[in-house]
Amino acid sequence: MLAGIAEGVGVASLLPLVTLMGQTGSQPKGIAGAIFNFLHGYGIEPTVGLFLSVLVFGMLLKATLSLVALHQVGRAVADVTVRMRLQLIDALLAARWSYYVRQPVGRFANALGAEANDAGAAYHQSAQLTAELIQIATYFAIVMIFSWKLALVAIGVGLIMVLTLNRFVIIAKRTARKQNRHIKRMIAGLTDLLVGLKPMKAMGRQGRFQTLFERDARIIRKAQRKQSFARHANKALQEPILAACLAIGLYGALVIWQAQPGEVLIMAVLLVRMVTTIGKAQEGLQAVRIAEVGFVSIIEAIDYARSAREPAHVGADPTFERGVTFRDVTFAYDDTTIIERASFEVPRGLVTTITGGSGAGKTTTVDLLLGLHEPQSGEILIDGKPLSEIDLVSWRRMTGYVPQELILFHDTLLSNVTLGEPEFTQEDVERAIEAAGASDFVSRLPEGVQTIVGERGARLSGGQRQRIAIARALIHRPKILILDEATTALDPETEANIVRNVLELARSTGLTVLAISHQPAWARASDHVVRLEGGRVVTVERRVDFTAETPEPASSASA
Ligand SMILES: Nc1ncnc2c1ncn2[C@@H]1O[C@H](COP(=O)(O)OP(=O)(O)OP(=O)(O)O)[C@@H](O)[C@H]1O
Repeated sequence: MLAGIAEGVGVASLLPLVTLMGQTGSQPKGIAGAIFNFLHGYGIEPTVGLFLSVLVFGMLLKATLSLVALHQVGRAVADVTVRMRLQLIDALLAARWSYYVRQPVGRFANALGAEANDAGAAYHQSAQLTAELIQIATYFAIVMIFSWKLALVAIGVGLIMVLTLNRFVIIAKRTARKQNRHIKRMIAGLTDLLVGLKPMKAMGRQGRFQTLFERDARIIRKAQRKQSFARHANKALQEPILAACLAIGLYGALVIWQAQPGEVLIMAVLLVRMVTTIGKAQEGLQAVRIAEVGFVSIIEAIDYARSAREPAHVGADPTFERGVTFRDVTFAYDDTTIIERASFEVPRGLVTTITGGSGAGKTTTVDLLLGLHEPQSGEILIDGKPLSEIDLVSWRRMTGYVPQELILFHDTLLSNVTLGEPEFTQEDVERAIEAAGASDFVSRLPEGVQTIVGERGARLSGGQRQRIAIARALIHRPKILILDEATTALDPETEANIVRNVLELARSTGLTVLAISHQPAWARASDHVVRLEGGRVVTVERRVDFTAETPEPASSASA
């Protein structure tokens, strides 16, 4: 507003200036006369130099104030962008597991990059637009002082311009939406493809995807061109519209009403300045409409992730003295029942294997145990306490988990085992690698634990990746180790070694092991085998005597 006043006063100083230059000895009338009297009242002589100085100073002050304001906006934009990103990451990491299964992950890459930037741009453009609207209002007030008729004409001309050019604002928004949609699709598709690229390349079938991407790229290019035209047309057509309105106005003032040329000139300058600011606001609105698409999209992503927030379970800290009990647990994905009234135990200090055919519900059982899903009925008890009343994060931190589809990060072996947590010592790392049966192959690597494993661990064999994943699960000395088909990629001898290592660990430390496996090696070595078929527990084989209420100590179990 202050910048608007400064500019308005600067431009308005032209009126007394022109009057002064055309002065022929008689006392000037009107506003110029009032200004002269005002200055004389303070003993200031109105000179050309004074009014030119006011003009230059007004413009300088406007530039300085605008710079300060825009710098402030720039800082706020950086805050908005960072906050959007952090909010998205926070919401994503706190969402329940079923949420990720339904999302193409590439969508988040775009949200975190381009859409967060768009959110900042939308904030910037909105601030700029607000400033321009305030400047228009300030101008309007200043022009009103000169002539309310001129103020109305200016608003009228501004409105004609806004309404004529609004079409280009709408086109810009529509094309921005189209671009956003197709860029999201492209990134999501490419991310998916890169994750599973090996078989596509191996079968020579990546070409089909290339065609799909090219189609998206063509649509994006077309939308981008249309948007560029709309932006430039919005800007370029302002001047002819303004010139036409001005020509009509000047003709009316000079020819029809025979007004003073000096005053008409000043009026014309004020009119042009005000209408130009309205034009700038129109461009600002267009820019807001374009940036708004990414902003709305990231806000929707954050809201959706937040709506899928995992229940916090801020309950009691868990203990693990007796073990886990599944009591009549039923779980369904949508309407399909996957686990049906399953009851079994995972006693502490023993090795339990869940076996069964493909799709029997073994992985789902583990997901339920980890609180990644919640059963529709029945209970999962940890030491007799329902999982729903236990602090979920503390419970998960007591577990070591090796999933069926394991992923290593593109980092060193060491970081993959420690997950970058600095509290683990060299000794911890060596112990975990040894227990996971990985020390032989790690010691043969020229760079040892400092070896970079490649994208998703691609520089290691499947069996080596599994052993590193087991080491990662063991390093924090979990109470229960969950292995979901964790040794399937190993040859029988290496698998037997790992089974032996894990059994020794269980016997010596009281570690509870829950293995999911089709392989006979685990079932043979287990104390307890639960067989699932079609989501139901069909057999339970207890090879040692235990009850959930009165657990066998680990050593006697071994005996
Ligand atoms: N997110 C999901 N949405 C819907 N159905 C699912 C989902 N995840 C798994 N299923 C279904 O649940 C059933 C059990 O899957 P689960 O992964 O638990 O089986 P599994 O016994 O571990 O099989 P496998 O030995 O082949 O790994 C399958 O029929 C599967 O199609």
